[in-house]
Amino acid sequence: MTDVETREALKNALAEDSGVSESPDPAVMVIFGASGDLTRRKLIPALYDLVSARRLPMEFAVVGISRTGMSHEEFREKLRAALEEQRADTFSEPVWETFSKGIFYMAGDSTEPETYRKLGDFLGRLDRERGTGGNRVFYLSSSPSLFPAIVDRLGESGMSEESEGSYSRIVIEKPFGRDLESARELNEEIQSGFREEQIYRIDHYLGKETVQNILALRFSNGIFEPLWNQNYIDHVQITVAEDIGVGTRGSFYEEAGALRDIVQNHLMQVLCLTAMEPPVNFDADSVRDEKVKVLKAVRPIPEDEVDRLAVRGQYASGWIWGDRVRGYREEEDVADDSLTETFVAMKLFVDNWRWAGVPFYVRAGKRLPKKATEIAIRFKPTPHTPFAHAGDDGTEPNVLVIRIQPEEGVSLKLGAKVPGSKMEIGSVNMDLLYGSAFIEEAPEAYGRLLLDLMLGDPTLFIRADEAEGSWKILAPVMETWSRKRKIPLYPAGEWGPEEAQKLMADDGREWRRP
Ligand SMILES: NC(=O)C1=CN([C@@H]2O[C@H](COP(=O)(O)OP(=O)(O)OC[C@H]3O[C@@H](n4cnc5c(N)ncnc54)[C@H](OP(=O)(O)O)[C@@H]3O)[C@@H](O)[C@H]2O)C=CC1
Ligand SMILES: O=C1O[C@H](COP(=O)(O)O)[C@@H](O)[C@H](O)[C@H]1O
Repeated sequence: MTDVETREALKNALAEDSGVSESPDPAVMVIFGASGDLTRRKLIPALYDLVSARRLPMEFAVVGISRTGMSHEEFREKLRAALEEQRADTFSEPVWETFSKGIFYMAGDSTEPETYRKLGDFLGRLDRERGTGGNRVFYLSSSPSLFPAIVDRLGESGMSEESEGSYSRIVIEKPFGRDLESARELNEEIQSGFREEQIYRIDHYLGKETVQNILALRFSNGIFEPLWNQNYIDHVQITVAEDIGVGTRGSFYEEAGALRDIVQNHLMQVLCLTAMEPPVNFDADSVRDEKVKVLKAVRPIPEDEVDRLAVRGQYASGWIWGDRVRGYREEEDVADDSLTETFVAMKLFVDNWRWAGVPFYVRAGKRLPKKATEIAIRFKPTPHTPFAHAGDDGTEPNVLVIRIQPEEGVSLKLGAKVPGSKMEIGSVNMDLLYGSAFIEEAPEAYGRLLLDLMLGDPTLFIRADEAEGSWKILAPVMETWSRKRKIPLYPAGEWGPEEAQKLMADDGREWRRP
């Protein structure tokens, strides 16, 4: 057998063994920002899991780049220590042994052309000696301010070019710009070196099984779609709540705030999947076209309506799970007089045939009472209740809750007869828990996305017009808030400032307690 035939046979054997039919071609993933938090906490563990599940070819390699001086061995040791801590019970020496042989490190400044000259030589060597086949993924996991320089250097050095039979792809981490203008500039910058098919803008929420399940639930069950519109739905609530504070990411968060960190990306993506029309196919353009239509239909918020339709807040000290925690302004690398929002709530409308008049109340925040991401679809009440003769019979509108995390699942609030001699109605939940419904392990979000990326499937990545569409919706809100000299506070451990409750109360509604 020739070398190529041996590799092909091995690849097929691995694919058969792991029960999957598709395995990516050999490739090298270059990570810019290799000594950083995301590489250590998310990217390397995700790749390790893929190796462990035998979903990556033997020849797969990682080249980490950052300025810190380290040898290949020191880099591997650093990653191993983090992985062992994270995967205390499941860490496997043989898996690490296989994976780490393909991990390399290059110290260099990613703004300097010299770094790319050295990188080019090194990648050529890996192609020859490891068989990475000329396929490259450039993962931009450094500060967003470096993205334009890295993209330029990759273009200048010819690394964005694809030769016959090999690919070159670029992954851009969030936040994708900091407003509409910078997102447009960044798109132009990247598109001057890479074709859109080579660009993968990542939002890890799209890699979550339960986020994808929004589509599965809606479009694989005939019973929901007929009800999924303004005839039957009173309103929708989307919550992305976290109990953690900003931790060690104070300086990043000071620049971002909850609107840029969560609402522009994760939350708007969840809204799109909830509101979109059925795509013709589950291919990248069909799905993304439908999401873009939703973004275009979101009613613009005029600046003089921002105070009525959007609320922001910042956590003060308070209690979380019985522990006293400090306020945002006392966090590391946060200004004493910071006006950065750690909480956002908004009322949005999707002005199209399906959703006319249905409010979408969305909220996201840190230091809320618990971690909970969910979509709650509240249906209209029954037109008439025949059980009301004894006064209030307890009938409540149905609510369908899609729990993205934790306790991933779906529950439907139904009315049922309370046992006894009276016709009294009580609310009960019909629950589906994913954990118990399937025996298969749900892959981690980053693992799923990295695999799709290497297989060349951009369906779960953001297209240029999606990123821009989302910023466009938020532009007047950001503009108005940037002029404010005060921010409402909320004690850590509460559901945001009072203004958030008022946003709902003014409409005679209230937020669900996840
Ligand atoms: N951390 C997280 O949970 C998440 C992060 N993200 C995004 O991922 C990206 C990375 O975040 P994170 O890992 O937290 O950031 P870190 O600040 O932890 O890491 C930044 C990395 O960039 C490197 N770097 C900085 N300047 C240069 C330079 N001139 N040349 C080469 N390397 C450089 C640093 O290494 P050195 O100093 O050695 O050069 C370091 O490895 C960001 O875009 C962030 O918004 C997105 C979602 C979640
Ligand atoms: O992108 C981000 O997401 C995390 C929340 O992610 P999750 O998967 O734990 O829900 C958030 O904490 C962080 O601030 C933000 O940058």
